[in-house]
Amino acid sequence: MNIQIINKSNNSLPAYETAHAAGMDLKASLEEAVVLKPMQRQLIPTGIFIELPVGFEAQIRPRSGLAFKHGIGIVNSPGTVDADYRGEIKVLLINFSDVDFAINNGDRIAQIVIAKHEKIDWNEVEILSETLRGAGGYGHTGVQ
Ligand SMILES: O=c1ccn([C@H]2C[C@H](O)[C@@H](COP(=O)(O)OP(=O)(O)OP(=O)(O)O)O2)c(=O)[nH]1
Ligand SMILES: [Mg+2]
Repeated sequence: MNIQIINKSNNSLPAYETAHAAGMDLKASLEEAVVLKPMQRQLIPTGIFIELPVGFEAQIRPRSGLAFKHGIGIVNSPGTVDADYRGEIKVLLINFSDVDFAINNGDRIAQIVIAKHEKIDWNEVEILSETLRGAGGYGHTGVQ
């Protein structure tokens, strides 16, 4: 499928890095480098604007390499881009490490996954159907 996109950055469009990747890496669109101090968070612009078809969302997810090697995460992970959003896609990065982390224009800071979602209507009732699990959760089957 095709999705309309505006690119106001001077970076190339997000692209799949391998043949069957789910996500495309998003690049930082910055005039000057940003330095995140330990536990500091900042909205990082990407310079891209998209027009999702109704029934689709875009998820903004962390990159595992940045997380593993540098402790970089996304505060609202996974971020949700709604089909009716027309603003710039931004990434709310946080530095979970104990050293400064620099972000430069063009750095691949996150990945975007386009996904279908359902739109539902609630059917409000008094009782839900019985199951073996019932209300058990939060490790009630054991943790390991
Ligand atoms: O990582 C993100 C998350 C959201 N957005 C944009 C697209 C999304 O459609 C909009 C609103 O996001 P969300 O619904 O998560 O935030 P909210 O706090 O509920 O704001 P709003 O009241 O505007 O919906 O912000 C991003 O660019 N990046
Ligand atoms: Mg919202």
